[in-house]
Amino acid sequence: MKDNTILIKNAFILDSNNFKGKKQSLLIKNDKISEISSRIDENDVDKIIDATGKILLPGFINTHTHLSMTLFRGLADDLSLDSWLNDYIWPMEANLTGDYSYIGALLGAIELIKSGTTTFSDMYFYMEDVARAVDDAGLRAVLSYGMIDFSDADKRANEIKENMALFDKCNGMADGRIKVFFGPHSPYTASEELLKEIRKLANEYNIGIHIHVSETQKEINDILNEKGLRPFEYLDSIGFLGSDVIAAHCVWLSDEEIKIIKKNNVKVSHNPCSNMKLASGIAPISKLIENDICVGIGTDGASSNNNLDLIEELKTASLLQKVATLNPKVLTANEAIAMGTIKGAEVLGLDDEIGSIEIGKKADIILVDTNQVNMVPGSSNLSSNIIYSANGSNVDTTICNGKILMENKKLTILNEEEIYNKARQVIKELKETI
Ligand SMILES: C[C@H]1O[C@@H](n2cnc3c(N)ncnc32)[C@H](O)[C@@H]1O
Ligand SMILES: [Zn+2]
Repeated sequence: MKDNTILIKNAFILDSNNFKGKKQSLLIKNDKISEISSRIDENDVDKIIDATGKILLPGFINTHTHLSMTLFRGLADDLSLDSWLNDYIWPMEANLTGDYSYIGALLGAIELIKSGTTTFSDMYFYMEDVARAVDDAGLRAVLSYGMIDFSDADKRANEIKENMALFDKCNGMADGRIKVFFGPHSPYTASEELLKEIRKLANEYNIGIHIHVSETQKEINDILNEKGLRPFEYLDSIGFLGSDVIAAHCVWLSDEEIKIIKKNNVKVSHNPCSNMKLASGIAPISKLIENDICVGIGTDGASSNNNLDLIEELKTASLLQKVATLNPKVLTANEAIAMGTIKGAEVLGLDDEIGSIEIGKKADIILVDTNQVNMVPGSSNLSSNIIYSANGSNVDTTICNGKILMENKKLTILNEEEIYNKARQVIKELKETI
C-alpha cells in the first residue's frame, strides 16, 4: 500500500529537547514522524499544512482523568472530596450505563482534541464503551477499570474479572492506540487483599497500575487509623509499589514517603486544579522534581476541575508551586512543557513512542496559533508563550497517530453538535433517576 504523507511546513518546533523553537518542516509518513529539516521536498506528499506563525509541539498527555465525567460538569461544585463523592457523584454513577459512558467519553474526546491533548490515562466504568469512543475519536489512551471492593470478597472477584476482561478485549485495540492498565481506585476503597492480588497479576501479565493516593488529609488519617501507617508506607509494606504504578494526586507526603516514591520509581500524576477546587491541598511538586521523581500532569475528571484544558492545568501547576514555595524559579515554563509531554509519556511507560518531536516517534502533534491576541507580540521563549500566555483554545490543529483530528480549529471526525445534544439528553435522563 502507498504511504500516506503529510508535510507540515515552516513551524516553530518546541519540545523538551528543543526549547529554542527553530523554524523547520516536518514530514509525517503514515503514523510516524519521518523527517525534520529546514527543507523537505514538497512533491509527492499527500497533504501540505502551512504552519507559518504556528508553534508545533508534541500532543499533550493527560496522565489522570475520568473522561466520561464530562457529563457531570458543574453538577456538584464547592465541596470536599468526601462529600462530593459520597453525596453526589457515586449516587449518580450508580445509574450510569455503557451508552452514557460512551457519550461522556466522546464529549471529553472533543474537549481533548480541541485543547491539544492526544493521549489520556483514564480510570472509570464501562471502559469497553470508553474504548469504543477512543477508537472513534482517533485518540490514544491508557484505560483502566476503577476497582472498588470495600473489603467484600465477592465484589473483589468481580472487579478483578472486569479489569481482566477489559485487558483481554481492549489492550492493543484501535491500531495499538489503546493500552489497558489495572485501576484499583485508592487505598481507602480497595482492600489490602485486592491490592496484593493486583500486584501479583500486574507482574504476571506485565500490566501497569493506576491508583489515587494521598489525596486528602482525611485519607491520611483514615489509613493511619486503620493500618498504623501513612498511605505510601502502607502500600510499600504490602509490596504494592513499583515503576509501573501511576499514583494520582500525591498531595500529602512526608519526607519518608517521598523517599519511598523515589525508591520504588513510582510515577506521579499531578492534578492541581482538582486539588484546589476540592480544597484537598497543594502537592509538593517542586520537591518531587528536585528529587528526580517523574511527575506528569492530569486534569482529574471534568466534574472536579471543571475542564480538560491541559495548558491551563500546566499554568496552574507552575503558578501554584511558585506561590506555595514563594520562589518564582520553581516549575518554570520549560519544566511545565516537559511535564505535559515527555514526562507524561514516561508516566505511562510510552516514552519510546510519544512525548517528543523525534524521527521514528508516533506523529502525535499539535499546532498552536500565535496570531491571536493573547499571543501577541509574544516572547522569544516559546515555552513562555504556551504555558503563561496561551490556553487550550489557541490550539489550531491536532494530529494523533498521523491522522488529523482537527485542522484550523475544525474537527474532522467527530460531530460536535450531535454529541453536545446527546450529552445534554444523557445528563437530563441521569438526573431523573435520582
Ligand atoms: C473511578 C472512580 O473515581 C472517582 N473519582 C473521580 N475523581 C476522583 C478524585 N479526585 N478522587 C477520588 N476518586 C475520584 C470517580 O467518580 C469514579 O467513581
Ligand atoms: Zn481522579
